[in-house]
Amino acid sequence: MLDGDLLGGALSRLDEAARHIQIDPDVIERLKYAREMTKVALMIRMDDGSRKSFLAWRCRYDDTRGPTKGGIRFHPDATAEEVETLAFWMTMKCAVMDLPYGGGKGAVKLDPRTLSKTELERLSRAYVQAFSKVIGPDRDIPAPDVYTNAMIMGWMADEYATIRGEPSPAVITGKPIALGGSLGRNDATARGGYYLVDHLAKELGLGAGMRAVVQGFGNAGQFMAEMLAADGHRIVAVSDSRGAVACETGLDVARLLALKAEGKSVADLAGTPGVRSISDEELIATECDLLVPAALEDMIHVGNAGTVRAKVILELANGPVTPEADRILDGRGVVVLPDILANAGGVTVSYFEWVQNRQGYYWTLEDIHARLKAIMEREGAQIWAIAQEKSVSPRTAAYIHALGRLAKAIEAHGTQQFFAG
Ligand SMILES: NC(=O)C1=CN([C@@H]2O[C@H](COP(=O)(O)OP(=O)(O)OC[C@H]3O[C@@H](n4cnc5c(N)ncnc54)[C@H](OP(=O)(O)O)[C@@H]3O)[C@@H](O)[C@H]2O)C=CC1
Ligand SMILES: O=C(O)CCC(=O)C(=O)O
Repeated sequence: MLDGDLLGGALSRLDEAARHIQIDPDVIERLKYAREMTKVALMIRMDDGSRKSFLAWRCRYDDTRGPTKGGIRFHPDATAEEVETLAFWMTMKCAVMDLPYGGGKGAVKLDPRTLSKTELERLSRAYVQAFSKVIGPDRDIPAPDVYTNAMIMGWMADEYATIRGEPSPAVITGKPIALGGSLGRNDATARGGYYLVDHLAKELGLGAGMRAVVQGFGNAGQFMAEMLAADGHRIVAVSDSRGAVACETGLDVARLLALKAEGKSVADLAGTPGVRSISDEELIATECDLLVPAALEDMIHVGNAGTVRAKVILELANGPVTPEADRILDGRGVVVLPDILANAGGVTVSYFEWVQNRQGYYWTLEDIHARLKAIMEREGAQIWAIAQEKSVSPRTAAYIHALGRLAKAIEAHGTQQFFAG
């Protein structure tokens, strides 16, 4: 992390929120430590017969409000600290949305694009073999995150069923529809963020014909760009890991999606009429109504926060704005809709998937959208109201909101269990 350590920065938000409410300091202290962190080396056979091992983690951060829930990331820069931080954010996110879950997260340290499809399947199965006693439909429920997808969740669900000797679809969400996945999970992260912005548009000073910038063009970023463009907003800049492009009159989102589907970069659109290549820092500094970080952590930091010329930042990524950058943005009047609310559409539809798997009855897409919209609007409005009432940022308000629910659950469990020993 550019502005300090990632976990320390994340936990500092707890202290900030606690300054504005009456809360037992033991609750804050308890939320500063993960309940369980498991690290293994996964050894798989490569297609050429050689063997390779990859570091892998699963963190169950806090299960006070229910089984732990959170995605699995495949990324070459994954670290134990990052996994723990992401699991902490999941704890707060599930509490913000009032889902009956705690927070968890997992990762494998690798670039999945360097593996063949069969190697990737063996790796995904090895992950479940290694963590088969950690995960479970009532214990810890994984889902997709960066560089993982429905296909990988399908292999993982299949491996878990093989180990248990029976299908157990509720162990993992974000599965292919054919294996008990939910309608609407694919675009849920972006859709939740979209519903939130739409609901708070008046308060945020946003309206028709917005200029939007999207950083990261994967699951979250692509669907967000598509929804914004479909509603008549202009996507004036986008990026992925290989570059960024801008177009004053609005990028052709269909062409960007087609490039990504062919395994190319958004940067490959540069040179077509009106489209120019820009740097990552130019993208952050692009004048716009809505800036949507949808890539990785720490993208807006002390070094570039002062260049942001957006009215509103919608954090579809987890942790894209450092605490120091938050202070700079706040001072400049940029409103940040925080990750633990803004990107919670994903885990919310994962929850719907888990519910449908358990009841064996499946909802229509209209049901999913209506339920997601209702929850995003309900929690978004409550957090906005807390922010106004206490004169705090939406992020601090979201932490206050989550802490209230977590504190109640901790208290209801009985403090002797939590603080014994
Ligand atoms: N998927 C989900 O359900 C949820 C995801 N999130 C969060 O959203 C964020 C994105 O996740 P998701 O869309 O699923 O992941 P994907 O793997 O689908 O996409 C990640 C995107 O980020 C891009 N990227 C990586 N590094 C950079 C960089 N340095 N600069 C610009 N772009 C970069 C990738 O580029 P390239 O295409 O070139 O590889 C890719 O387009 C993460 O923070 C994740 O934790 C949050 C809630 C739910
Ligand atoms: O869908 C889920 O369960 C979790 C998604 C996730 O990892 C996240 O919200 O960061």
